[in-house]
Amino acid sequence: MCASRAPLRRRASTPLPCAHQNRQRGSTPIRKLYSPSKASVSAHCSGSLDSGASDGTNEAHLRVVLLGDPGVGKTSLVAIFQREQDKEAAEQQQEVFECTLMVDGEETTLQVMDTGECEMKKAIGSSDSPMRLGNAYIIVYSVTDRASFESASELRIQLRRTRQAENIPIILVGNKTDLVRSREVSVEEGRACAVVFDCKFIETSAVLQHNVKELFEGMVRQIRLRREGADTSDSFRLRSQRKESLTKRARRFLDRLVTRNSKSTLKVHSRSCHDLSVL
Ligand SMILES: Nc1nc2c(ncn2[C@@H]2O[C@H](COP(=O)(O)OP(=O)(O)OP(=O)(O)O)[C@@H](O)[C@H]2O)c(=O)[nH]1
Repeated sequence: MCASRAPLRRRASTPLPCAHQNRQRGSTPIRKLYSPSKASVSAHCSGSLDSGASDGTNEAHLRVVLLGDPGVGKTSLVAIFQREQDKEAAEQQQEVFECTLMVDGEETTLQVMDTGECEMKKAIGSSDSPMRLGNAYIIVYSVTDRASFESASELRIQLRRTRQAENIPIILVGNKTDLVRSREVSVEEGRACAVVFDCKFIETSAVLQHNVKELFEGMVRQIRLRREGADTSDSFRLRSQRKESLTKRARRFLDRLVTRNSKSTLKVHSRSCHDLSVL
């Protein structure tokens, strides 16, 4: 059952006009960005949004940010999920919505942010950049659009750079799997990319509502696994130590994608990147 309490800002798939974005510059970043005129919403959100914690482990509300090229289906994925949770919120197509999920017998409240083009253009260094707002990330590409797959890889690299010291849950999502004949990115490539970029992976179809529930439930599990300290083990230390080399490997992977020499990328062994219930 969803705990969506109030609309923060209305949004269709059309990005917000940049004029709106400009109005936000220099203001209190997050609250202004998402709820410029709703005091009640600000009051409700202030506890979570203004919290200094960035690893998502101690907050009542966890910010999950959706990133990806325009048109890959971010809004559609959120809308499906919203519809299951809260019809009213779905109809309003809020850009940020809050819901409480019951996963494995425990409730977790997520604040899901769907970023548009204007938000994505914000300087990575600025405090209201989507790269800095999330406690967890869903990076979406369309399996019918190779360029969006390459963008997703770039976004993963940018996230690594921006949030280096943090162990943030990230799920790479290949959407639009229903468009079988138009597929440009294979499931193996998506999986290999997730292994190289050290994140989880799932393919979805917003149209068929395939794997959307699994995606959001998986995100809750990924957050919990970190919260429970499961990743303070040797595995995370080792992963952190090889961060530098991973970035280099990621860059090489991306270069191979650009040159379309994708066969070599598939040699990467698929670990458990498709299992969203383990680290
Ligand atoms: N066939 C198919 N179409 C989809 C799917 N997901 C989204 N679409 C369509 O793709 C188009 C773009 O979807 P959006 O959800 O607006 O994409 P977005 O990533 O939010 O785009 P921006 O708002 O521009 O950032 C719409 O026409 C959707 O109906 C899917 O799984 N399958």
